[in-house]
Amino acid sequence: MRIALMTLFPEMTGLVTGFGVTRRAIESGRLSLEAVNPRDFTDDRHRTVDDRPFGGGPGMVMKVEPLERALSAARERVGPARVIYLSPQGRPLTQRKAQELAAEPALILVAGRYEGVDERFIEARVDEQISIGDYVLSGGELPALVLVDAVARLLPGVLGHEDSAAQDSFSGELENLLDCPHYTRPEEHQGRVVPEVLRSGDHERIRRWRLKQALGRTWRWRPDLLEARRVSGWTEEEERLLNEYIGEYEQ
Ligand SMILES: CN(C)c1ccccc1CNc1ccc(C(N)=O)cn1
Repeated sequence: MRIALMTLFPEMTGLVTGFGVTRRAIESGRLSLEAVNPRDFTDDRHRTVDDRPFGGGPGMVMKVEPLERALSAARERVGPARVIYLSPQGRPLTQRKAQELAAEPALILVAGRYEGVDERFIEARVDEQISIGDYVLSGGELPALVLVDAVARLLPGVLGHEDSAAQDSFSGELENLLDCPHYTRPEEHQGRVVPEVLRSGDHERIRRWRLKQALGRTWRWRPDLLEARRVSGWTEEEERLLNEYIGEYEQ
């Protein structure tokens, strides 16, 4: 997948290109991420990208012309692509949306600064607005990098555990369940031991235990997700395991 990030702070892409899974996705060629800076597409001596808002009010607005030229350059780099504006007015980023975006050949992400961008750029060029949560940040770059991370790890071959059971885990990819607990060595730490079931080698028993834990934790912390799960497809086994969990929890 090819991603272009339109940003006044191109160095911020280093947070993704420089570390971990996203760095490996780029080095393996599964992902490319390049910054396009609207300031490089200004035509005045001061390289002006913002101006005062019509109608008055505090702050500045990003000018439409540099954005249009930067978008053309971005399209030259990544080809035809969905244009996504990261903004508090956007639809929430969810795992399902990340899955949908991971199927795209290319994305162009627009990171706003100041009070945002001239509305005419949004009307004419933005395909969809996405928000990473109901809070206001000083720029759209961190939301854009969050989206890149969420999408990158879904690209084929990026996460090395294709073959392992972990891949078909119901909750690992938050198929509307929270994750189960995870443990590794040592078996005992300050008097706390790893649940015996996980050391039993009985994979069917382990699968059931992990599903029960995911259901129970979702019931406790995110009952709203549980409703979504019930609507989208709930097995008799899940019903039974959750009731078991609740029974033990309320003792
Ligand atoms: C400067 N602001 C307020 C602004 C205004 C309009 C668009 C973009 C920005 C950039 N800031 C953002 C961007 C996204 C999110 C989010 N929740 O995804 C939060 N803040």
